[in-house]
Amino acid sequence: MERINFDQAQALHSVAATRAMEAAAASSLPAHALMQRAGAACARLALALAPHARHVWIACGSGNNGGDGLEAAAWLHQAGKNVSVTWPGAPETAPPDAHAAWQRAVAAGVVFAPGPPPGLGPHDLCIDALLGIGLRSQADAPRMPPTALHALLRQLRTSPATLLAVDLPSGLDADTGQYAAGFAPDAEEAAASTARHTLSLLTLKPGLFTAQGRDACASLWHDDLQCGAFAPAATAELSGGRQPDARKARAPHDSHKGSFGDVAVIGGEGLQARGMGMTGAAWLAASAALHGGAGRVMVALLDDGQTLAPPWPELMLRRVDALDWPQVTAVCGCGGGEAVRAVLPTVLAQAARLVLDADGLNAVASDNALAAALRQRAHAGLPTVLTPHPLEAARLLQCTAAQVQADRLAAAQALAERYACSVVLKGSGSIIATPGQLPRINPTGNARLATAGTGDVLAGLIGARLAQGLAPHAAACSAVLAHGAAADHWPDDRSLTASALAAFLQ
Ligand SMILES: NC(=O)C1=CN([C@@H]2O[C@H](COP(=O)(O)OP(=O)(O)OC[C@H]3O[C@@H](n4cnc5c(N)ncnc54)[C@H](OP(=O)(O)O)[C@@H]3O)[C@@H](O)[C@H]2O)[C@@H](O)CC1
Ligand SMILES: [K+]
Repeated sequence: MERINFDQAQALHSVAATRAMEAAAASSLPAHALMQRAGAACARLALALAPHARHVWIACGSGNNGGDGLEAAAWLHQAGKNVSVTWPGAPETAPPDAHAAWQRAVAAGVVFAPGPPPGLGPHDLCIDALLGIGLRSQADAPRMPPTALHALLRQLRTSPATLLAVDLPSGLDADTGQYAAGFAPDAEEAAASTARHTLSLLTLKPGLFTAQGRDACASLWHDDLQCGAFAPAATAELSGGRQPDARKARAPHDSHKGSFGDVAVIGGEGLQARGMGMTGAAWLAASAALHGGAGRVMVALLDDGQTLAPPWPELMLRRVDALDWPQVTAVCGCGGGEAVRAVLPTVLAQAARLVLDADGLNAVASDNALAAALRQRAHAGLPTVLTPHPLEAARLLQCTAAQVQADRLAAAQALAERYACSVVLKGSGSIIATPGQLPRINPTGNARLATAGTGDVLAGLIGARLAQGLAPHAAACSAVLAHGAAADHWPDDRSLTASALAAFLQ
């Protein structure tokens, strides 16, 4: 068993891949062995998390997730704990593994009760074994009436006792990280101060790391039930480890500013165009490129020459028509407003490497010629990274942001395929997708990044990584990881601003 600290690369497996692993492992093990291992792992972690618990209450569903809970009940009872189980299932309809687990629990003398024991306190433990990977999104004909199941879930979530979820927090979709309809915690449940843990069994699932998954699983553990050898190919991977700064790791001593590439930030509509000055976004991207290690950073503002001097002396102002396109990694769109449309045909056709952000993405979404020019870049061998947030992704995919969020991995992969480039779909657990590559989920970052300008900083940092010679997928993964890590290491007593974040990068 390992605790997941979100700092190591991990292979992730979908429900289908997990089922394949389960079938392969089960075929070479004695009957019920996997569930016994699952129950034992759950009991071990329970004892470690709540060594002084007087009561352990286990709410079990009617499928095999509930079977894991029944197995754990038998183990914990044998360990001397005061265990009670709520199991609205029925032996005659339980799946075979769960039926065997029920028999073991009954034989061990576990107490069955319709609800939690009275007086559960913070030292006690609740175990959520209601629903695992067998969750159906549409609760059309649940064996256990949803009202009963929801009532148990509510008692688990609002109890003062530590909460351990078996395999998944019940109601969370293992593939997408979204709660099934009706299962998202309400305000009272979300505000409960219960300590929460999740023990993922056999595999780590993508949904634990993106969308609502991170908040749902809280502290995460993994046990492969000694079945690692049966793991099929990963569905996705979690980024991890401190990625080396491309400049320090790869550069010879005899380097000069040209060795680290030129980044040109193109954006920042001026105040005169529409009364909304957005040059700050371009400066933020430029600052991030500079601090992220680009050799030289130029800024081509879309402000009709109103700005006379850059805010940092290292940055160089350029007109768009004065850029040396074959040398340039363009970061285009940050604060670009409407003005970016006019320059996009040139940028898309000529920039040697490109990060397309914000208004650049919106322009492509609403203009077929620009969309075709974007796709054409792949045919011309020109690398591109798109950095949409969910609403921008929805515009590009002609769907709603809710549909994007409903399956972030699929949406990012669809975008990457459609435009033949790398895509960073921002949000909790940013997804990095590239045609022909395993998609990545980024584990770093936190709510402090939800402030204006941090997206511009990310675009600039990806530009720096591309300019330093990383391939688009690697550049995007490395930059997203570093951007989030900077927020994770942010001093508690300082508010995070985008300009300070840019200066904090490396
Ligand atoms: N077998 C093994 O070797 C191993 C299995 N393992 C464990 O098994 C788990 C998977 O078990 P599983 O496939 O039985 O599914 P599970 O998550 O219990 O859910 C099915 C139950 O939930 C119900 N239900 C579903 N959706 C619903 C909804 N929306 N609203 C209401 N009810 C809903 C559904 O109802 P029904 O469809 O029958 O009406 C059924 O009763 C896995 O996560 C892991 O914990 C591990 O021990 C490793 C070894
Ligand atoms: K569960």
